[in-house]
Amino acid sequence: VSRFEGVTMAPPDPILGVSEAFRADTNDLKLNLGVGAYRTEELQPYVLNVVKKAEKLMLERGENKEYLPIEGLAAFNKVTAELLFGADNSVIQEGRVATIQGLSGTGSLRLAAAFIHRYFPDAKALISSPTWGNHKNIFNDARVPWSEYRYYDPRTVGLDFDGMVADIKAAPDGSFVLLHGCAHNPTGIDPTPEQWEKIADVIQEKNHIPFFDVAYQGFASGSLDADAYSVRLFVRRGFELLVAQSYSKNLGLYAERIGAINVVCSSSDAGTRVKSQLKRLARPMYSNPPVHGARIVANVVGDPNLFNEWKQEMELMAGRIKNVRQRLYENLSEKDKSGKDWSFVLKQIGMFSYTGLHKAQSDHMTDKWHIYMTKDGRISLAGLSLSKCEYLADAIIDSFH
Ligand SMILES: Cc1ncc(COP(=O)(O)O)c(CNOCC(=O)O)c1O
Repeated sequence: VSRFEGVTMAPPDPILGVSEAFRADTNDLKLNLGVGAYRTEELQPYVLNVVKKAEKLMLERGENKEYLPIEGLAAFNKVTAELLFGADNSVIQEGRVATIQGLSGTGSLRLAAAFIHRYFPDAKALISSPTWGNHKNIFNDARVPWSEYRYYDPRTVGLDFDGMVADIKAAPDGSFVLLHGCAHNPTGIDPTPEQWEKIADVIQEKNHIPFFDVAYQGFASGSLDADAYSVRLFVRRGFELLVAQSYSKNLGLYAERIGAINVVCSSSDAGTRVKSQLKRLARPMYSNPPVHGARIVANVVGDPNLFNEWKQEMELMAGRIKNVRQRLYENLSEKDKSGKDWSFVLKQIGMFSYTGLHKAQSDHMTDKWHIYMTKDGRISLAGLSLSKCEYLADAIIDSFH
């Protein structure tokens, strides 16, 4: 008897499934606002110039393909922690950060979740409502129980700060609070500096452990330092914490699967022990990480000229998305006679806008206008060009009728 006969069909991924449907659409008006991947004004994928230059250097150098150590490329681990915390940060100087190169943001989050399950079996994870769709899958598969904290307020299309704080306060002491470092996905709504201070207060009061997910450093505002504000605030306040990093967006290395998990510990000795246990978890999971993306990051950040050019390209990408936000806001405000306040399109940060559209409306946008977006009403502005803003505005307004 066939053993696999009984295997049922898995549902399409809420985010990546949208791109599959987009590819199947033959209408040339079609617009993919689903996946969070940067596109140029011509709606083409973008390989950064600094990546091409770094790869040319690497090819000329003729490097080998030997296995990396379990923890990854040392040069990468050094620069990734320095980028995140700042090279002059005391946690770096005192050697208190355990950094492991991960399989991009997802793999880094998964390794951290495995660590939490192994060493804090009774702890819960607290995730924002809504959050990036894969967070729940990652904690479920790592067998880390989770619950949600309120985050998005549909009435104000803003942050439900009081609800967030109340839910974090109500959770069992010592929970792991998953926080988006910048450019919250899918809402595009970030706490203000004052609100981050209060969030730190309640986390401190409850002995919770901050767990940052930083997938957009430098890509959200265009500044690496500005986008690391929340992480550096918590470090300054003396927290032990975890931070998952990704270079998918800010360096456009999506398919290279390059990221890291960083654990800030209270002593360098603890850091050494934590790093050894992360390695022990990584070994049976994937043994050791891919070298190419790690070398690109190390080469770009390690060379002052390339590093500066990278910062300029990040500002360009962030700038294009800001221009698209502005144009979409103008088109919506001009065309919509309902008096609806569209200013949330301008207030949100990063590559997404959380429109508040219901599933029926997003289905209508797809069926009638061939516009593809996730069912939660999130649109990726990175997939939108200035020339297509009017078309999108017409479709959004039409979806309310
Ligand atoms: C918050 C967050 N964490 C982590 C990640 C992990 O990305 P990666 O594994 O590519 O580093 C992502 C990437 N999102 O994917 C695009 C989308 O939402 O459409 C992310 O948004």
